[in-house]
Amino acid sequence: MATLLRDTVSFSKQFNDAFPTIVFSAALCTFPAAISYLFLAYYGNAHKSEKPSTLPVPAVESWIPWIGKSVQLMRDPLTFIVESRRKYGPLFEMTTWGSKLIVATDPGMLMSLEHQCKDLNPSTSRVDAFRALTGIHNSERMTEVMGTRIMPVSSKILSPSGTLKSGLMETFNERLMYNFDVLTAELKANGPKTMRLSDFISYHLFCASTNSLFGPTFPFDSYPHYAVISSSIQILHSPMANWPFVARKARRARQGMIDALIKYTEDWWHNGGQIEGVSQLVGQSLIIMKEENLSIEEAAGSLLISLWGALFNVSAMTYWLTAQLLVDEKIYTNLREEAVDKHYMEAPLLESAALETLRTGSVPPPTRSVDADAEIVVDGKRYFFEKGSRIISEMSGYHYNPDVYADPHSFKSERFFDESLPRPKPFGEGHHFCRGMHLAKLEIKSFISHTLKHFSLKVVGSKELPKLKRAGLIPDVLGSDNITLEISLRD
Ligand code: HEM
Repeated sequence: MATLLRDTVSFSKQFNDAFPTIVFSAALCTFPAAISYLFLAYYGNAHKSEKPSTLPVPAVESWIPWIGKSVQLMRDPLTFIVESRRKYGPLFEMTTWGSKLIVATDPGMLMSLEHQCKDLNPSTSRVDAFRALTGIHNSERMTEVMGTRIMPVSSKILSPSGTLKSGLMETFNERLMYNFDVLTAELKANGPKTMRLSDFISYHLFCASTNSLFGPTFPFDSYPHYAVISSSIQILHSPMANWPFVARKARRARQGMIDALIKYTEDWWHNGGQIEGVSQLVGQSLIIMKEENLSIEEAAGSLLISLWGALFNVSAMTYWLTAQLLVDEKIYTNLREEAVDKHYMEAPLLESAALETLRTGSVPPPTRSVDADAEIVVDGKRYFFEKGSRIISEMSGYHYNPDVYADPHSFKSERFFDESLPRPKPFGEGHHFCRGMHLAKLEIKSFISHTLKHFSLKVVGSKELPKLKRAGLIPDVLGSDNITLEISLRD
């Protein structure tokens, strides 16, 4: 049916184009043909004004079939998106590995597409991502339960007022302080310590986030598994995930993490009662999973997905902000001074620097698949979206648009002192916008503020910002780390 519709649309367009020639020949032959010309000309025009013909989405030119510009997109999405947007406009299409990818680069576009078309589906890419992360092959059921039952609960708990009431930040900070006390004792005993910046950030954020979500009975010693998954996510997301020698370590770590989460849940799952200190978010999610008859493995997998969702982007953004302040003495000094006398929720420079981080940092773009041929209006033009295409909403074209943000490639910690400047949009939009955005911003700011209050940080060796690696379109910020940090106690 959909193909028939498309063929009909394309035939009617060809017919309209060729129409004058056809009718001119007929009119030469007979008078009735002239009558038919008048009739058809009227009908053709009336038809045209009733239903404007669709435009194809502007396509990125490439002379390599099947691969198209995939390599450029994967290697350096920022340059590719910014340049393509300049050349083709805010909506363009390209071929990647044989399939069509439509890139929407302006805020509001994904939301408008979703409002107009019910056949844009987030599930296909999620099912794949859930499978990669958990190793559970049949991840459709987990995806459905999370989307239909757990999401409404999360939306409520993670709303701005819900976040403040939830106690999530208190338990996050509690564990962060505990970890920093342990580190302080270690530095007092042994002097300064060197480590990779990503290890410092990832470990302490892991402990603080898991404590806030799962409570103190969470097996914090599972961190090494999380660290391996985090640094090999590109393998788990690729066909290499099934290659025994390449993926063995990553798959073991993934199973280790699932086993740890099963152990954490087991007693409650089989015997009921209470999990000590568990957040309302995780507590209610577990009750729903049980009601929906998920297995304990699926429940553990779903918890891992939630943890990943809550931690991955926060760690990446926190890394990016810390890296910026480590390579720029002025930002470091100013934020450090502010951290002493201002609470992280009321620190204007930290707020602005965090927004600048959200503008310049990379996030995996929201992805939708087009489940049926559709005609969708964008900026007053009606476009044809072919079934089977994928759409990504990639905000870097907007975040690096010099008409919106002057000198967009420079990291300016004070940029957002200008309140008239549009706020960055890394949290998605439409039906599936990020529910954790308020919590995320608080966590990033708390981490930076407490770190600067307690410790002195110094880069050992090169002060160059890392070149970002990617797993497909997923930025591997921590895996790209090239900064060695020397940490000591703040005088
Ligand atoms: C800087 C940190 C974060 C960034 C940049 C970020 C970004 C995003 C984006 C772009 C989406 C939309 C995905 C889509 O449309 O397919 C999303 C969805 C979501 N995020 Fe975040 N996120 C962050 C932190 C968090 C945190 C801390 C939590 C929870 C504790 C969270 C919970 C969620 C949830 C539940 C969704 C799914 C909404 C749905 O499917 O309806 N996020 N996030």
